[in-house]
Amino acid sequence: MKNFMVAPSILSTDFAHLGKTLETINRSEADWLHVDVMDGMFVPNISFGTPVLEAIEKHSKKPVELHLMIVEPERYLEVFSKYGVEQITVHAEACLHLHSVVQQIKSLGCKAGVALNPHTSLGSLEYVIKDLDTVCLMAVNPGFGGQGFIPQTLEKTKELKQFIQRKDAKAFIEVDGGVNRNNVKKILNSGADAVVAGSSIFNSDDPLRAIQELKNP
Ligand SMILES: O=C(CO)[C@@H](O)[C@H](O)COP(=O)(O)O
Ligand SMILES: [Fe+2]
Repeated sequence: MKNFMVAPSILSTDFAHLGKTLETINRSEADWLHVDVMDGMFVPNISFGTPVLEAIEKHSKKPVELHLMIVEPERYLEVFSKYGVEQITVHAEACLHLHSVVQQIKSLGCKAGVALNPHTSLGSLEYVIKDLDTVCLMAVNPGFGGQGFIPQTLEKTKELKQFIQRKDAKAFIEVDGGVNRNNVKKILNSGADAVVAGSSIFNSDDPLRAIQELKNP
């Protein structure tokens, strides 16, 4: 099995015990910590903002990737970049000026990711792909943890892999949503370099083991 990254999403954790969750992730084989910020506008759900990011910065030893599910993310890039985040991922659908937003993220010293909703075609990446560190393919409609994996994501992942090669670009392919120990191999075999998983980790009895199982499918 090729080398790939696992990023636990804390959205499904019990926030009364966030410290314990972060300790578990610190001890685990996870490569990244995936943090979902939602505004109740781009997606129907509201998650959390800077107070939680501050706690994460203090207690996480893993690199943090921020997945911004917010409209006009450029309003918050500077403030969020101050919390020691390694990568900021914005939604193509949420940006009027995607190229400019990607440049802003990079100018703040962060890696740049772009996420695509399940229905969004790869064409929207045509002229930014070479500037991206990551393309995040949503395998669920964004807004909630615990949804089922949309199977068309596998075909989309293969197409994205070819698209990246054709463009001579370097972006990582990340698949976010509905990932579990039963489908992770298929996802990786279709070309993904990283998976994000929330409920399959934090709704299990043993999150540490669940991460290990994802990492060693
Ligand atoms: O961005 C999102 C959802 O909008 C994801 O990162 C979820 O948090 C993943 O959770 P599961 O689908 O694995 O439960
Ligand atoms: Fe996410």
